[in-house]
Order: sequence, then C-alpha cells, then structure tokens
Amino acid sequence: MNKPQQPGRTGVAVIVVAAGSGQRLGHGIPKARVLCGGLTLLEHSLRAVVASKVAEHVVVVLPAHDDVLPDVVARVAADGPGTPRILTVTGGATRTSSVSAGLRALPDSIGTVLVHDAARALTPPGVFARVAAAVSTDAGAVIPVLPVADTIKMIEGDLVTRTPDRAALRAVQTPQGFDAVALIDAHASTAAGGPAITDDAMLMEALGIPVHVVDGDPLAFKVTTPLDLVIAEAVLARAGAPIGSPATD
Ligand SMILES: Nc1ccn([C@@H]2O[C@H](COP(=O)(O)OP(=O)(O)OP(=O)(O)O)[C@@H](O)[C@H]2O)c(=O)n1
Ligand SMILES: C[C@](O)(CO)[C@H](O)COP(=O)(O)O
Repeated sequence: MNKPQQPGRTGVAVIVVAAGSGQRLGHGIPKARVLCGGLTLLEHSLRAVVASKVAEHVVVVLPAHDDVLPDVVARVAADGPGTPRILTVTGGATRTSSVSAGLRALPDSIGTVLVHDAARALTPPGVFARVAAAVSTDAGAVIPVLPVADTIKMIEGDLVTRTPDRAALRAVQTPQGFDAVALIDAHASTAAGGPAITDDAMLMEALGIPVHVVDGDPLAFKVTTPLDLVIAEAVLARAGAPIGSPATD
C-alpha cells in the first residue's frame, strides 16, 4: 500500500508509552521511573525523541497518579528552542490501550505518528529518523527490526513442533511508524485487544495493511528484566553520556 494521502495532515508526532508497571523488572515502581546512569528511563527516551528532531508534537502516556514522571516530562519540555510540544495523558491497563490514549490526544494536523516504548531507553535518534523517513516516502506502516541470533523453536507443552527458518525471522523494536489515520482506524477496529496484541504493527497486519521493515539498532533493546538494566547501565558508563547527546554522536 502506498501511504494514504490525508489532506491537511502533514505533521509528525511521537507517542511515548510509559504507563507500564515494570513487573518483570521488579523494582516496585513504574519502570519509566527507574534510574539508569542517573536519569530515569523515561528521560533517556524523551531526550532521544527530542534529539531526533523528527516530531513537532510528542505525547507521553503516563501511569495514573504518578508523582514523579510529570516533572520529568516538564523538565525535558522546558529545554528551550527546538523542543517539540510535549503533553501527557494517562495510560490504560494494556500497552494497546495506552497507545489508544496517546492517539486520542493527537491534533488533527498529524499525518504520521511514531509509537515508542519508554522502556527502549537507549534508542539512538537515528532510528526515529529512519522510521519517519520510510513512512513519509511510501509506507503506511514501518517497523525497525533486527536479525534473530538464536534458533527459535515452536513448542506445544514440552515438545518441539517446528523450527522456523531463522533467515525469515526478525526481532521487532520501536519506534514503529504509521500513517496516523490508518493507525487510529486500526485501534478503533480492535475491540479491547488483550494481551495477545503486543505491538501496533499487529493491528495493521490484521487489517491487511502491508508493514515495511527498516534496520533497527541493538541499542534499541527493551529494558525488560534486571539483566537488561545492568546492560543499559554498562552501555551508558562506556559511552560516558546519554545516547544521542552531542558527546555520543
Ligand atoms: N499498560 C501499559 C503497559 C505497557 N506500557 C508501556 O509499553 C512499553 C513496553 O512494555 P513493557 O516493556 O512490557 O513494560 P511493562 O508493561 O511496564 O513491563 P512488565 O510487562 O514487565 O510489567 C513500556 O514502555 C511500557 O511503559 C504502557 O504504556 N501501558
Ligand atoms: C512493542 C514491542 O516493544 C515490540 O518488540 C513489544 O512487542 C512490547 O511487548 P511487551 O510484552 O509489552 O514488552
């Protein structure tokens, strides 16, 4: 599918979903608040969005009644000239419902939307630029992917049923980029969703909309488990500065 043309919708927005609880990380606070190299995961993610310069509008989806994250957003938003307009909304019980909340906050001028996990805190700004450029050329849906290093098995119980051809598999990251109207329609047509919906591209696939891939980046890994946080701390310590700051360009 070529990118649908929506007259008047020329703007680019990024939705950063940060409303998850971080059960697998196990810190007892929302994962977006967890510190990594002295900054919250949310601040790393937001600074990468700002550094990428792809968006004029950013929506950050936060947990309800959080008393820390709104201040983090306000600090980044106050950074001065070149900072996009950043607003916050409250998320839902699932990632999909949190994205839906972000979509409802978009102005009608937005034609392209990138959806990003705050948990992918070290994503280089270039990944945002790559995804946004691909959406703007010819695609209604674009996702960043990496080759799979492990052999993947399908199982039933404790039995292997199949070994898919690894060459045809990709690990999927965010930001995922979409024609804004197509994604809004996809969310509207997905009743409740549920935990089986793990990314936004799945909603587009369900409607038969082709999803294109571009190169992801190993640094865009998701901080999900305690080991991921150790790795993220080590990456930052080695870089000596937040990813995407002038010192790491
Ligand atoms: N109800 C939810 C669930 C997830 N997310 C966001 O979606 C991204 C990817 O989710 P994940 O890494 O699974 O985060 P959590 O749901 O917080 O993790 P866990 O499943 O371990 O609780 C995160 O940035 C998370 O904040 C969200 O905004 N709203
Ligand atoms: C959107 C995602 O990050 C792509 O890899 C992933 O599917 C989120 O899954 P999670 O189970 O909510 O972490």
